[in-house]
Amino acid sequence: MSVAVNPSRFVQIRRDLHKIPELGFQEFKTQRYLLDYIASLPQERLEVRTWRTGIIVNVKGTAPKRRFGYRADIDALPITEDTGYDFRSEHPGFMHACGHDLHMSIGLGILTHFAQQPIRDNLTFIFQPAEEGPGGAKPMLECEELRDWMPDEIFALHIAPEYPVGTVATKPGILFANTSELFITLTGKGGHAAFPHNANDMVIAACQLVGQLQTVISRNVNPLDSAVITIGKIDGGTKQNIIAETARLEGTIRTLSAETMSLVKSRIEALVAGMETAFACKAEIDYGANYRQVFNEADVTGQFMNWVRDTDHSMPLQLIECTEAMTGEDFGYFLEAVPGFMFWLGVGTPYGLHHAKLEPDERAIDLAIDLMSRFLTWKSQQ
Ligand SMILES: CC(=O)N[C@@H](CCC[C@H](N)C(=O)O)C(=O)O
Repeated sequence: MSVAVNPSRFVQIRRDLHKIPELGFQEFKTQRYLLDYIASLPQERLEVRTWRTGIIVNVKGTAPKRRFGYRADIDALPITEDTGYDFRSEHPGFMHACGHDLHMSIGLGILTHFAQQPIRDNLTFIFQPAEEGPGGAKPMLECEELRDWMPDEIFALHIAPEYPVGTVATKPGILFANTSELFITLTGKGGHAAFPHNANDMVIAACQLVGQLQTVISRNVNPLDSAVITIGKIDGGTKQNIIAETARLEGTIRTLSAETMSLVKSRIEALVAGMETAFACKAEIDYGANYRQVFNEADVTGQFMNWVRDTDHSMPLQLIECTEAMTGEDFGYFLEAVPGFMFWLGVGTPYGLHHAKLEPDERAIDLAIDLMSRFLTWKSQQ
């Protein structure tokens, strides 16, 4: 339950955006809201472009030598919200359950700061669609609209429910995993529940396959390495007394290297081929969207971590050098193209990312706006 009586401007913006969650590349209302807000800012130093449902804003520096980038993702998830908010989702079945509502309001807050306060270097603000899938970062990096505003360094944050407000957690090197979506469709033969010997039951095949897939992690991946296979959704069958002709598993693979990703995929393919033989069924694998790992460039990240540690901040900050996580983020594509970093921003709350009860502590919003506005100002003075 939110306790703020008079929410700050950007907390209110977060709440407005929270009400209108939209899936990747369908963020039409979100884009409209962001564009209307950006149009309300002083326009002297701003230039705005759109790309699909994304937005790119150029802030012209006073004597630019470099260009810094700041990226916020804007899409939501197919989750039915179960918070106590009075500003809960107005789109049934959809929710900002990964913090992108905060990411956007923080991005707008930093942009507002630099629309009002001149900065020497140029800035590019990227409001990127489809982070949760199918991935907006890669096509956006290749788009014409970004070409002449491509930053020399780029930064982003992600909310972290497990850390209290005031925490900044990051590390040089790998921060988030390589990801691949995973869709497996099994086709057998439907029939009457009472005559299983005349049918070929894909519910049984799917259940066995889910168990077998976990042996890839426990038996094929080196125990000193890390990998995840999560099957988040199973569909199969039509009715309780009809044997299922088809079943579909939907999941995701996470690894800390491209080599382990190849190993995991080849083992999945072997198990699925074995399943075809064992159950005399047909199986199709589709890997969907793949994301590059989020790899923080050592020098730029070290500079940020030192700055956070050595600077007097208006609110006490705790810097944590964290370990990598098996989350994925297509911001990894930006970090492959230009040096920069992502960091975790503490929003201390008991429910985690992708949970229907996620209620981030909104005090993190103004804190992050202040933090990144000061960091970008400092960077531009170096
Ligand atoms: C930060 C976060 O939660 N990101 C998502 C990215 C999803 C990538 C892709 N759709 C997949 O499921 O593999 C995550 O689930 O980590």
